Amino acid sequence: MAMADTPAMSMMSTTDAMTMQAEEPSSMQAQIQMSMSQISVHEAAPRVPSMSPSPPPKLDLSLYLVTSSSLLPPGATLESHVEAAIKGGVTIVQLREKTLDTAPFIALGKRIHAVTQKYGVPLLINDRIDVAQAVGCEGAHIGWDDMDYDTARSLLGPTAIIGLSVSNLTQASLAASTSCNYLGIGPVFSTPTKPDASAAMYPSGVRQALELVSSKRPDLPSVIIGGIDSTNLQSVIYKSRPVSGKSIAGVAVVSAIISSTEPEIEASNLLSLFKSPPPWASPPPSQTTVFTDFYLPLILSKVVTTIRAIQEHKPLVHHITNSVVKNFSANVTLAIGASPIMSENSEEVGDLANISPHSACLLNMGTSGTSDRELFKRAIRENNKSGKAIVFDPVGAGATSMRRETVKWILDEAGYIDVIKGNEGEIRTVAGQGVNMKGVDSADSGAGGLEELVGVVRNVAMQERNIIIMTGATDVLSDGNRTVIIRNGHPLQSLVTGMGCALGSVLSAALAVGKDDKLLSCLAALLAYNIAAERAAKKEGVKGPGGFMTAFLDELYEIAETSASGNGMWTEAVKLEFR
Ligand SMILES: Cc1ncc(COP(=O)(O)OP(=O)(O)O)c(N)n1
Ligand SMILES: Cc1ncsc1CCOP(=O)(O)O
Repeated sequence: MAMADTPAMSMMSTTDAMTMQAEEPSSMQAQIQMSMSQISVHEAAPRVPSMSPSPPPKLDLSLYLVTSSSLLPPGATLESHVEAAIKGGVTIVQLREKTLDTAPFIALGKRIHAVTQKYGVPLLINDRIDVAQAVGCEGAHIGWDDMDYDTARSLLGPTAIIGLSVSNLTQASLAASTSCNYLGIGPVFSTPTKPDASAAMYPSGVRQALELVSSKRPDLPSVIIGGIDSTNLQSVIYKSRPVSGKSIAGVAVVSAIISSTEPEIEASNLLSLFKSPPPWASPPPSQTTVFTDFYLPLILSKVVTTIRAIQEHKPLVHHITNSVVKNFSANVTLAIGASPIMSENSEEVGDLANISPHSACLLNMGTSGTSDRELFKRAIRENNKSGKAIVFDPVGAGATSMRRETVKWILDEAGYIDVIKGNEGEIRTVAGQGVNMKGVDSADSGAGGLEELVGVVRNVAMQERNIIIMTGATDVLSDGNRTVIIRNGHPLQSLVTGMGCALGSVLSAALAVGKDDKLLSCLAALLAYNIAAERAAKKEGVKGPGGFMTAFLDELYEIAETSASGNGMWTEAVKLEFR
């Protein structure tokens, strides 16, 4: 390829040379690279052809197009498609043509290289080092069935861009011990584009791989690949971000751009999704409340403000819930001052997610089967897109394998969930602890003690980057950083069917009006709900579950009404601990 070694370069070790390339290039390296390739800086979109050689670019992996001519729409040529995609914002291209023989592969490579060079975008060749050399392009991407990295590096030279595939933690560890320029981690999801791919890694697997790579080679950038499109890109990036360490440097796609009839628009949309924070992301921590005893008065005043905001905005709570609890959930939603709608019609989930600036969606797995997955997915994606909160109640999550698989599928594949609420068994199932529950009633054994439960809740919240609520005699609420233990509530709550499910309605209402601090909104909902229960149980004439149920609705209503008039006396009953 065009990147032949120079005497000066060949005196360096490959690792030294690659380290130089990853950092600020020296003038010597700049000269070498400029003479070897016509790549120029390619930061701004829309792209225009570069007129003169510029300094060598920093590797920009933001939007990585991998080709597959067989997926082009009828009438499209790969050259025009690649050019349109680059104009839309593609920052690096890989020619991946699995069925082409050597001569046509090289010929196509040269034509595509002429296009990419015009825009200063690097072109890599998939698998075939010989083709990369013949084309004279900027590098190659190799997998574990291809030529080994050291041989590829020695053939392509120290300045070539070489990427390695990573499909599991062993490969992540091995790849991070080379001096390769980037990793392609995937498949994130299974995809028809690569039927022979390894098992899907999902965002959780990507996160583990990133953590491992960061610990071994913090400078090594990674892209994700496999089943990524505009509907899942932001949730994958958000959920795969390691708790510590670097997040991904870019996304690689084949079909999302190659199969599109509008590659420029598609690329531009994908790049802007990659660069923007997702609509559900919380604002910077400075705007959130510090959760300590010292701040309790401030926290409680914000709690009252949240309940008041429900009265003010009357948010819509779209319930996809089980038939046993619909009526009670609707009454609870009305009592807190919000507006319930019960709909399992997948045709209208988009409209419902956009009907009002104040809305949220409650997904309750109570009586659903695998046939409801598409409805759940659509609801999650539509609400994700419009930045509306999703509360997920994995009812009976550990009871059957169907329920366990549905929970796993929702977390792995469906999109971003803002809040997961469940009892101990349900949250342990979400945590992957494989709990077997007989039915849907609370496990609440607290076998490992409260501190162990706190640890489970905090860890799941940290991994999922969301809010986890474990309900029981004591409730635990955490966003991974701030954790609250709530000791309010009454044992009669467990004797009324739907009492647990309808908490999801109040959580949704609070999240619909309080998006800037979701943990605080959840705390407001939990306190209003549990204090209403305590007050109802003390009401004269309440002898058991029947009287309790109606008294509870009245008390919830009264808490909402008094909060609306600015009276927060009801919060004097709080029993909270911060961790
Ligand atoms: C950016 C990127 N990441 C991963 C791959 C997969 O490469 P490989 O494992 O060699 O599989 P094939 O592409 O050869 O089917 C990739 N091509 N690009
Ligand atoms: C090449 C490759 N490597 C892992 S998945 C994959 C194909 C990705 O294709 P798509 O973006 O169409 O899912």
